[in-house]
Amino acid sequence: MTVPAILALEDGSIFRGIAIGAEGHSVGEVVFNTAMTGYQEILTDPSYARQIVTLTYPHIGNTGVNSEDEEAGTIWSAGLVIRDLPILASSFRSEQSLSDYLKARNIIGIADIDTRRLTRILRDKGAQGGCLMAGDIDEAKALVMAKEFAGLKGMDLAKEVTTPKSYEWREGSWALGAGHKTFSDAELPHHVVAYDFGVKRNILRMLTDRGCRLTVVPAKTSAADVMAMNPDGVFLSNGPGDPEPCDYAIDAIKEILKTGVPVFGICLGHQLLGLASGAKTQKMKFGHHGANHPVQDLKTKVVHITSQNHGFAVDESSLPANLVISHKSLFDGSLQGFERTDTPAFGFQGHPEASPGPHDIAPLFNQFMDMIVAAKQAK
Ligand SMILES: NC(=O)CC[C@H](N)C(=O)O
Repeated sequence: MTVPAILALEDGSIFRGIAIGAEGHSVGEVVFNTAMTGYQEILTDPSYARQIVTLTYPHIGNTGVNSEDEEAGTIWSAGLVIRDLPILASSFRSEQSLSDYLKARNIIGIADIDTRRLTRILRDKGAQGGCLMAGDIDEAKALVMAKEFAGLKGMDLAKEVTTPKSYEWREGSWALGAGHKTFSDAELPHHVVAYDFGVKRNILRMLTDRGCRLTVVPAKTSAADVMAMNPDGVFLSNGPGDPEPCDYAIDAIKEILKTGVPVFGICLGHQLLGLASGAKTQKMKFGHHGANHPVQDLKTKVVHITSQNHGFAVDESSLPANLVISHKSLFDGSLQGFERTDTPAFGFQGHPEASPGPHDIAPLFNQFMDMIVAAKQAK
């Protein structure tokens, strides 16, 4: 028996479909993601907190879900919107169907709606407040809740998704037949402190693969506490919400930059590095969410196909003299990366760890390692 579900938008639209997850309701900013694969990594990416994700690829759930592909310990997305859920999930790695996974995690999902029409609304009008409702449906109430959603501007969510306490990380990338490799400290020559603003596990794994012994710290850890750990480098993670209200992080990053220790920021971390350097950030119309975004390295002119997930961006017109642009989006010309000229620090707006997505821009992690090695040699 199918259970009815709806998605109501702040513009008054109502999409009627069937529930594929839990019953109840959920409110958030509705965004669209154009990745063809990686729905499980997308659902568990903490950067999607308070966002209802619409996947434009029409068949979602084909390969089921498994415990190795989660980017965090829980589903952070506020809900899932898809065109069609296949009757059968088929993969040698599948442990559960997508539908059972959503139900078990109490996440609402809707299928059988026209995701092309929905995406055109989001593209034309911008990301919308939305309400997903499944089971007992009250359309008028759903519309009111969609309209009442305050939006992500001004919302500090990093402090809500961050780890409550510090932990050590030694796990590397996954390989067929071997799973995730665990490294010994002897194999990891560099100590990097990683700020968790909503970190994806694959970022930590790619740092570990390159020789980093990681201490992951809560978002509100002070610069003094981080520097007391004597790090060889400091990493600033991705994360949800607006970077601007995260004053505790911006203040800490300012202090860390003064020490000259190498700093690398991804997505929210990149935006926070920009703010700490004196730049400004702004909300985008519908953001970048997908796994096929062309980004150009301005130095080499090479175009990389990248994974993206952001709704805010560093405002190019606000860059101080000590920030130079390193990368730009070829979709809309927006700023995708910068480097500090006065201290070894750089940021990238997209997701070089992919997961899901292409690996073109993974060498950015090597750039961070080169900075760390150079800084150690200079000591
Ligand atoms: N993936 C991220 O880190 C997202 C950063 C920020 N929350 C944004 O939407 O722009």
